[in-house]
Amino acid sequence: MQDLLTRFLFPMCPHLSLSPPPPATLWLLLPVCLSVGPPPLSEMKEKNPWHSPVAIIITVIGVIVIVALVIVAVLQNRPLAQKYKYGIVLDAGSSHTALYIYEWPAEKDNNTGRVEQKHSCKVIGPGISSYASAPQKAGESLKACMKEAEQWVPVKRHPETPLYLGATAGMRLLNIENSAASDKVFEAVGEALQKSPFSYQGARILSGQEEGAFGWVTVNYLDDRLSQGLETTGALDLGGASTQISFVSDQYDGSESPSNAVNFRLYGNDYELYTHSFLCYGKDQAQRLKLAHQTQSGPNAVEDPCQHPGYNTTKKYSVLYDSPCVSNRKPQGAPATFLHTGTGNVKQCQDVVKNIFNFTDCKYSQCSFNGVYQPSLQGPFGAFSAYYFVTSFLNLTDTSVPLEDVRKKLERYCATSWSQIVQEHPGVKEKYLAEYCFSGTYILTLLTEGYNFTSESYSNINFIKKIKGSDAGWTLGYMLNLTNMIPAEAPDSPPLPHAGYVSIVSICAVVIFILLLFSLRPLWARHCKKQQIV
Ligand SMILES: Nc1ccn([C@@H]2O[C@H](COP(=O)(O)OP(=O)(O)OP(=O)(O)O)[C@@H](O)[C@H]2O)c(=O)n1
Ligand SMILES: [Ca+2]
Repeated sequence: MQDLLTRFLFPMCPHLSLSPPPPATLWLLLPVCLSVGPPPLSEMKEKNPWHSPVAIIITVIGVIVIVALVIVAVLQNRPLAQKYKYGIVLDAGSSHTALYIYEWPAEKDNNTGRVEQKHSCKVIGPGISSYASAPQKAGESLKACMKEAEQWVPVKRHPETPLYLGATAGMRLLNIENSAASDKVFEAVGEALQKSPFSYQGARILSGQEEGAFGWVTVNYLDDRLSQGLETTGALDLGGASTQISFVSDQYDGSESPSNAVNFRLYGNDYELYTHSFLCYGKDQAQRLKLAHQTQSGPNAVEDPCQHPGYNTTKKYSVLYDSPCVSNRKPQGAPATFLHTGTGNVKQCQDVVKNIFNFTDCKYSQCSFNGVYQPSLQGPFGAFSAYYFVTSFLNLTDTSVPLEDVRKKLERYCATSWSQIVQEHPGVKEKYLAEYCFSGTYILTLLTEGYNFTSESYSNINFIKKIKGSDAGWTLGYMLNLTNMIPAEAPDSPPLPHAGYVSIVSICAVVIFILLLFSLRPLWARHCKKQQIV
């Protein structure tokens, strides 16, 4: 365009300069040039073209329009101080409680994949279900993390920040065992949370179905699979007291075993999710199931292939059987304690672990275990919580390693003496250390024999802790659901981003301004001629 101006317009006004001015100046000189035209040589010295009123008016208007457009474009595109909203979820698990703070841009409540985990806080002490005999302490245990949350959420957002507590399998078991005790724990927890400055929305036990389904929502939301309508990822959650499997399978429409179906309409897509939660098959309760089975044969001592050689501990029957998962199996006239020793043999450990599953009864076309229907596995899976803790400790998160090699690695680990294991991992809690051989074996058995992952489909599993900085787990999905943050229909979005819109409007205005000047060209030419004649 500048080239055009220099070639066609500027020669019309040779009186302004001996050589064409630089392009930037050309724009500003244009109206002046056009308004006065080339004066007769005789007048060249007397008449200053800048003094023509038409030239001045057009120049001023032109400059004002361009400056105004630039100011509008700059102001509109200036990075605004972003405002955020917050939500807090307490995950009251069987083994521990964790607090998660989520954050999202205030104006994007209803938009895609923008909620992120800002902070998490691990509550010191056991899960709230362990406070059945001293419920007050359950409330007190949460105080430190609640104080931390007050620091992380800006004070002016405190009253509008929703605070939820969801309890899982530990409280499910306590509720089965002693519902009055479970109510008291909730009362104490509710009292403590009501004192916080946040908008407390209540505490409740999630059903196993909700736990599985919200874990699936979290994983797929964080991966932007829901908003983009991509193939979804299945979710595998292994807790202390229960374990969940959730995935979408073309084979499953909810007609066979409807109790496993959860339907979602998210961002305009329908999902028929298969989900199942196995109560008592979290890794702590599974360990109890296994020990309960082992103590049936000889109640005084258990020689355990799932413990390292040299492991030798006296355990209390009252502790082992203090769970509805095993309480009906307590041997008659059992002594107070039993000796738990290790032999470190994975193959035998696998056989013992298999005893806690029923792989034979199935009234459906196909089952996972314990007579539970499961359609054929489909797509990739994200495996989190204890799946990740255990596999990352054992260096087994790489699922491209053949399953046979994984088993061999675990075999070597389990056969290592207990004293060497303790010596090699001074920073790891002994309670955890003592269980990794069992947990590794349990995870492989659950995945392959339980859920029917094969040597091929094993590589579809991704052991994960976080996705884009947010923990994988049910809490985010739970909050997104309760705050209606995932719309059923895809949100309408403007065809152009804001910056693009402003730029296009500005360019159009400048072009119109130039075209206007061009259209006035004959007028100015005539004006020029007239002046020459005069
Ligand atoms: N570094 C860690 C942390 C936890 N664990 C184990 O992982 C299991 C807990 O997993 P988690 O997902 O925290 O379970 P909860 O949420 O407490 O239990 P649930 O979901 O069944 O209520 C427990 O057996 C715990 O001992 C582990 O082996 N290593
Ligand atoms: Ca959990």
